[in-house]
Amino acid sequence: MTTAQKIAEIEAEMMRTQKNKATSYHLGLLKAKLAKLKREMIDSSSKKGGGTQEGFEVSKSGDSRIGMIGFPSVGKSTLLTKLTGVFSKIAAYEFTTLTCIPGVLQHKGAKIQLLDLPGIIEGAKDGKGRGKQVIAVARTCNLILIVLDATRPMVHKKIIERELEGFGIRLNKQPPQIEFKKRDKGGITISRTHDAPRLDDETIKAILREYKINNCDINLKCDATDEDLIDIIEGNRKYIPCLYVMNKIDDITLEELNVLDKIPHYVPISAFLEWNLDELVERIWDYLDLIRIYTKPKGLEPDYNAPVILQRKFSTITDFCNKLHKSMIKDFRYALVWGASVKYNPQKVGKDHQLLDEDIVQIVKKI
Ligand SMILES: Nc1nc2c(ncn2[C@@H]2O[C@H](COP(=O)(O)OP(=O)(O)OP(=O)(O)O)[C@@H](O)[C@H]2O)c(=O)[nH]1
Ligand SMILES: [K+]
Ligand SMILES: [Mg+2]
Repeated sequence: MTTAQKIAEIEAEMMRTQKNKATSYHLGLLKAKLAKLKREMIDSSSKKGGGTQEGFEVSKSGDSRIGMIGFPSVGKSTLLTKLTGVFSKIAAYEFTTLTCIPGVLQHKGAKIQLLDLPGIIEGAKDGKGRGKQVIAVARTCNLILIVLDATRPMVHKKIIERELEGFGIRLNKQPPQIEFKKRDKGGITISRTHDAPRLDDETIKAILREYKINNCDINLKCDATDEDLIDIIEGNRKYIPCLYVMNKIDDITLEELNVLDKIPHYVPISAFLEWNLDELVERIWDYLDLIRIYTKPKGLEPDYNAPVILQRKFSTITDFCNKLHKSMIKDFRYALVWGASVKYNPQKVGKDHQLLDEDIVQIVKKI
């Protein structure tokens, strides 16, 4: 039996199994088996050179990277051209785009790499078409735009989500708060610092047995599920924010548009007629969670035209220095900061100081 067949068999068994207290153990076990098989599939595809086909090796550049994922002909290339000015072939037939085409979206002084990708269809994660490579690129992005065609079935959204999930991508989700430490001996210790009624000890032990883990400490710090635990054990999950871009709204009625409006993380647009693209760019900016830091050379005005762009999660003075130049932190003495992150303007701060959007920084070096 091939890995794909084994996966299909387990998925079928999961469909047959009713979800209740008595079967949660069995379902947890099936999910663990499934996760292992999917990992095998991903590993084998990357060994066979799955990610290295021509046109897919676009190197990272700029301050952040966005990937556009969607079915064929939903308007990804049209959107790339409108947002970045880069030409990517647009046509009414499916699979017009066959490689990865990068453009640069400039906003608030940031240079954001936007990737146009071939359309994916169902079964991508199982090796159909170029889907595997497309999703491998998606794993490297800071934001995913799932581009949908408002005139086509909304089940496409679910299908794409499932494809991405199968490749270890978790959309708009934080890593589950589960502490997991493997040990050499001592058996399995389970503690709970948060209620987690959906995941009982028996299921946890079954999953661990499936992974042949006999000694470890587990602490549940959130309302975890069996899938969360598997994600933590597998360890290679990518937690990526996602916007659902509903394109071609020029082709549907207002009533239809109102129904679509209920989808979370959603932006309606018409790429072709350039409707609502400003709103899309604003939402992209919010979801990327970037901040702008202005540099101030001694005795000069800050340079407001060329901010240093940092991810909000990584925005200490050290991060700022590293973004400017690798060796900068070696000569660092202290920094002067003006702006929202300090009480006095300017204030002398050290390497660990946390910066905020639109702060002004002057680095003072050792002499
Ligand atoms: N009505 C309407 N048509 C659009 C819109 N955006 C794109 N299209 C049309 O949709 C068709 C497909 O557009 P593409 O940009 O090639 O779509 P794609 O997603 O890149 O397609 P593939 O590369 O084949 O996956 C073209 O005929 C476009 O003119 C839109 O906002 N409204
Ligand atoms: K097309
Ligand atoms: Mg295209």
